[in-house]
Amino acid sequence: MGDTTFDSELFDDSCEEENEFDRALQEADQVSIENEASSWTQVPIESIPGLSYYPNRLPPDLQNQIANALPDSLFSDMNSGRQLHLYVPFPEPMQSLNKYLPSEFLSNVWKDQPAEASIIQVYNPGDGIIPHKDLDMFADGVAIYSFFSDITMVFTLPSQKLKCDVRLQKGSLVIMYGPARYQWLHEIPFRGGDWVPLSSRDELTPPKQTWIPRTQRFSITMRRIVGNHTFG
Ligand SMILES: O=C(O)CCC(=O)C(=O)O
Ligand SMILES: [Fe+2]
Repeated sequence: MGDTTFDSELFDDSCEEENEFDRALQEADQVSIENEASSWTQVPIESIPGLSYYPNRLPPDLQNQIANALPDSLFSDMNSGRQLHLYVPFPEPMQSLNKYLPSEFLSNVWKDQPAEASIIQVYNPGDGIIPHKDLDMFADGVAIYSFFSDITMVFTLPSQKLKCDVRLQKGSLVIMYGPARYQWLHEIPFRGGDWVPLSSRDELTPPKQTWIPRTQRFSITMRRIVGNHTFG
């Protein structure tokens, strides 16, 4: 028996171990989701001031045009957590994203100014973003468009143990300003899929959930920069 066999056996073993490790992680994750869920109160999106969700906001043609204008390397499966930061002027198909922001948000929060900074983030299954508030260098009002795949974003208010799962469908827009932007945290759990409630006709029984595996998703976050922010 030569070294090569030994090496390949080792390699096979480590793959199996990795799969087992992944399964164990997923199971641990389910358990922790269930335990966590029991001690937090799930609230509806309408109860979070400054949080709005708009499904089917972007026409499919525009979604495709934007995806096609981005570098292919961004979407490689081999690289998780890829990001691209862009500042004005944005490339052509992205400029129209301003037009799809609700007019009341543009006038009340951004005072009729367009987005200045955007970040494109790619999430392969298993990727996420830790609970956070956006940096103070960004002004009030954050708009996030979703592309390719649906994903669940979780908003939490830890001091009151409140949480709200918001299913971000592809083509949707979610907006946060005021309390939703400055007091609540938002995150995308690092998972290969999400538990999604099936709509229940009966208001009294809690909705059943189904596990929906994720596929590759990307988001475009549009923000403004605070007036007196200095770089460096
Ligand atoms: O990708 C997303 O949907 C969220 C991104 C985000 O929260 C951020 O960049 O601060
Ligand atoms: Fe964020």
